[in-house]
Amino acid sequence: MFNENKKKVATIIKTGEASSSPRLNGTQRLKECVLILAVLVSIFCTVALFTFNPADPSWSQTAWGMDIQNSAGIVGAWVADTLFFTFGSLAYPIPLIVTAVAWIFLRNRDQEEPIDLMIWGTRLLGLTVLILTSCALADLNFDDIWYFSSGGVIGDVLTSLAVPTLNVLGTTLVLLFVWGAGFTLLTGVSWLAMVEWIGDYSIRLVTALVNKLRGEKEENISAIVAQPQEEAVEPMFTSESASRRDSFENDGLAQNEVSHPVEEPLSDKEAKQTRHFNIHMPEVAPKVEASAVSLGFQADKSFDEPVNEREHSLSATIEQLEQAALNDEDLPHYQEQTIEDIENRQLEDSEVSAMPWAQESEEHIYPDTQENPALEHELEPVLSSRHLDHVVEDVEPNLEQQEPTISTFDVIDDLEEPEPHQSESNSESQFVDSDVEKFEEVTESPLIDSDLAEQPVDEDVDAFQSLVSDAQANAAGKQNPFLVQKESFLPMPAEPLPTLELLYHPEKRENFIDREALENIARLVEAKLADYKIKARVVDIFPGPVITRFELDLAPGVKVSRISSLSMDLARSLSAIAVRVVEVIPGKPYVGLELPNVSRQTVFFSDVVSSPTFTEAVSPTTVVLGQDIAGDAVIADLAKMPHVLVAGTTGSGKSVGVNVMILSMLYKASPEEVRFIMIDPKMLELSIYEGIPHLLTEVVTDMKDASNSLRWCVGEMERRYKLMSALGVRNVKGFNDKLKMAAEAGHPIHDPLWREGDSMDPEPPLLEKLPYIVVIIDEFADLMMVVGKKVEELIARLAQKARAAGIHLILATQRPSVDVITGLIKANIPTRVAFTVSTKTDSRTILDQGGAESLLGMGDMLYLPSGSSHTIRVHGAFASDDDVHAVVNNWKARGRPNYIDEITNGDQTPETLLPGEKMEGDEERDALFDQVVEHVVESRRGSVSGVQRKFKIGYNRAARIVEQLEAQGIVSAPGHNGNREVLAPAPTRDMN
Ligand SMILES: Nc1ncnc2c1ncn2[C@@H]1O[C@H](COP(=O)(O)OP(=O)(O)OP(=O)(O)O)[C@@H](O)[C@H]1O
Repeated sequence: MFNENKKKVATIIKTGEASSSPRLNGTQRLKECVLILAVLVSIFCTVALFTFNPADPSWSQTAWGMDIQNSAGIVGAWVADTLFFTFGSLAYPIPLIVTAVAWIFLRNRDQEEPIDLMIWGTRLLGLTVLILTSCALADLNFDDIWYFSSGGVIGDVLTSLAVPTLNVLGTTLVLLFVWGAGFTLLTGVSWLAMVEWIGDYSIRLVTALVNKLRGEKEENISAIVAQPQEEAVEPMFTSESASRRDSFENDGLAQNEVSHPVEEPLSDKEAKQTRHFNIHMPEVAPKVEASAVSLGFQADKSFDEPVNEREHSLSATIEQLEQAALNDEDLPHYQEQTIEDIENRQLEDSEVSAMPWAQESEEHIYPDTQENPALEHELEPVLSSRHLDHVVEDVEPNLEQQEPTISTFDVIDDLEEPEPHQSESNSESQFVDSDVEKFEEVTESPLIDSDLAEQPVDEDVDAFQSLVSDAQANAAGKQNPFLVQKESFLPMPAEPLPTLELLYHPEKRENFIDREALENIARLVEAKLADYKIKARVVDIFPGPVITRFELDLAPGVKVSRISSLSMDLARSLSAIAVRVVEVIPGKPYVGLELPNVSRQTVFFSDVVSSPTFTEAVSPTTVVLGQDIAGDAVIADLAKMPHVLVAGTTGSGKSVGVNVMILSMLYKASPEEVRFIMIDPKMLELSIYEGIPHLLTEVVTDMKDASNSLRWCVGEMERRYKLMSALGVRNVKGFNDKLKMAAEAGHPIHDPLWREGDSMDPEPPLLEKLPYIVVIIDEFADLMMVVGKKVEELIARLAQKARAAGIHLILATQRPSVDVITGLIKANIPTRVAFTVSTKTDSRTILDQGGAESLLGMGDMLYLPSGSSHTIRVHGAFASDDDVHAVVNNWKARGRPNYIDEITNGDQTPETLLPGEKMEGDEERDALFDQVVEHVVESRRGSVSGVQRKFKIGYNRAARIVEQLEAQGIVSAPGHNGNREVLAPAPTRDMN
């Protein structure tokens, strides 16, 4: 086998060498000689024909004793005579034909090149027909040359046969058309193509002439419609696919020719050029409320706030700004303040400005007294970074200056320094302005006091100064703007729930959809599918903010799975990052192909939260997901989900997705309606929410506390079930309604589960409204890894029953593997959200179907609603950290959380066990445990192999039992030689 191959290789190499040699092989030599001879013949004939003299002796003439006039001699005279006799005037092209035929037959062609007999047959036939008809036509229409008929003997014979029956015109017509057919047979050139080509060039010529006459440059009148399509699409097709693409435009044809996709005939090109696709332009999202709120707000504020106007006048010069600052009535107003005011204000300022974002949040929270937030949002990127810088640069140095000046009078002179500083700052920004004003207002008062008299120091002033210096010393320590600090004294907002001004509103976005480009892509999609022998027509196009969906009507008999399996190839051939195939579009007989847009739009949280879909939703557990492919808001009700699993690789947008869900509930629900338990093993994502009144416990970062919280939830669920059954209601909503009804009827309900001794009260307490409890676990895999099976069990228990009890779970994980998303958890959590994952297997683990591997990241998700097998593609809403901070601060200003300590502290004791729960470790105890204990204690040997032999069990089980013995303190840990010592005392024998 091997030798044979070797030989083959050698042969190939030899052939390669031979072909590269400049010498010809035997056949080639012969061929080339014949070709040379053929050229010679044709040249000879040409000379003979062009120097023909009718007086020369030849086949049809006899002449004696004359010199031969023909340049090719007597042979030339004979040849020319014969050719003229046979072909008439058509003898002239004969030498050319001879050369051409010789070239075609004798050129050095590839050995392997097959000879297509059909082609050669038609060519030969065409040549014959051409010669015969040309001769006949020449015979009819040209004058005779010398004494020969112009069509030669061939023409004579043909016309003498045809003219008696068809007459001259009829014969000419027939011959012309037969000539045309012969031409096509010989050359393969289509007359239709020729007509089109001539038409095209005529139009261009006319267009160019018209343009020239009108004196305009390069304006195409008609070609402009066809041109871009041709240019954009044509180069990407193979001629075959293009022809197939064209042919499929015709519906009827498409239906009939499913089984012969390749051999379809060309159809008319015009149909392709004029075909228009059905593009569904997205409606402009109604943002009435958002804009109304912010506009209304602006109108009010601009009135109240001269400062705002200064912000508006961004184009004003520095002098103008300075003048405006001086004229501002704030300054005298501050100067008139009393010392107490200054002191209070100083304290407040120092506390509030301790946070880098404090001023920003203040501005959000006090819309009435601070700058216009709408304008603020517009300037946000600039302001936030500058603001931070100024806090660092300006606040800290000022404090350093202030500290000594206030505590001692010697340095009072130094206080005058801020003036140049002020002018500098003024020129910098509005923010610095205000900072300096504050600075001045603090420092000026002691200055005035001290100037008034070089008198004995007033006691009040002393007291004031020591107070201020204490406060500032404290503040200086805490005031590092890079530390997250707890703020206090946030004034209560007037509105019952957070308003939209807190969120970032994007500037007006242009949503430009290029129809032509979309149509070109649609054609490209059809052509690419045709390359894979799939016949499909694009029937609808839905452009969206992130992707565009092309809906395809497949030809009968084409399986959708073929397209799905080609999704990667399609992505490659369409040069897209990923192409997702939607196999079933509910309510339509089509298949969807989702292609990413060239420029992607961000879906902002404010866009969705301000949509009527969200604002009209009544449930307090309504959560925002994002926008669908058409740009419509997608929201869901957590109470109906009732639990959701969020999974995706790192950086896919999970945390943003979870934040958006939490924020949407913060926009809908008060702490009386919804409470949160947040478990955040990563310690970063959810700790921002620390301190909002919705929290039932501090954000849990310790895994042990996390499992305690879940246990508490199970206990709470059981308690709620008992309460609900006592009231005869089926869910939390029914319970709350009944409580309300009873209270209104004047019969408030007392706790039916209360027993005497449960509390010091003489009678059972009144029942309170039950809030929904939402348990959010970010990075659920960590919890599973650390706490293990226990968590899985608790979650499964909660997931199974907690729906009616109003306890809902949001579980997020970046590890979509089966050891994290176990069958037990999956079975109990019907709603899933998948962000981008790396493999189809991961997608299947989350959604039980593929697709998530073709998502585009950055919040692009597939949402599988409960009880459905069809995923919905959603572009997740984006909420920035600033948005989250603003909403969180807004809630913090409304109230403080009332933490329940038992949630995390609940130690597991036999008394606190939940119904059906075993003590940790109990359930793992082997059935043989007691017998092994007996054996080990008696034999005083605690080795695994001993246990294995004695009880005839496998190594794993024996090792597990021995480890349990170790955990119970019966045997020691293995020593350096692997032996374990038996720690339990030997049993005392009954000697009786
Ligand atoms: N809806 C969205 N729109 C635009 N960009 C987004 C969106 N969601 C997320 N991003 C971008 O993706 C980045 C990563 O998002 P995120 O932190 O939520 O990912 P993650 O999956 O939670 O990652 P990790 O598991 O590492 O925490 C964000 O910083 C943001 O820039």
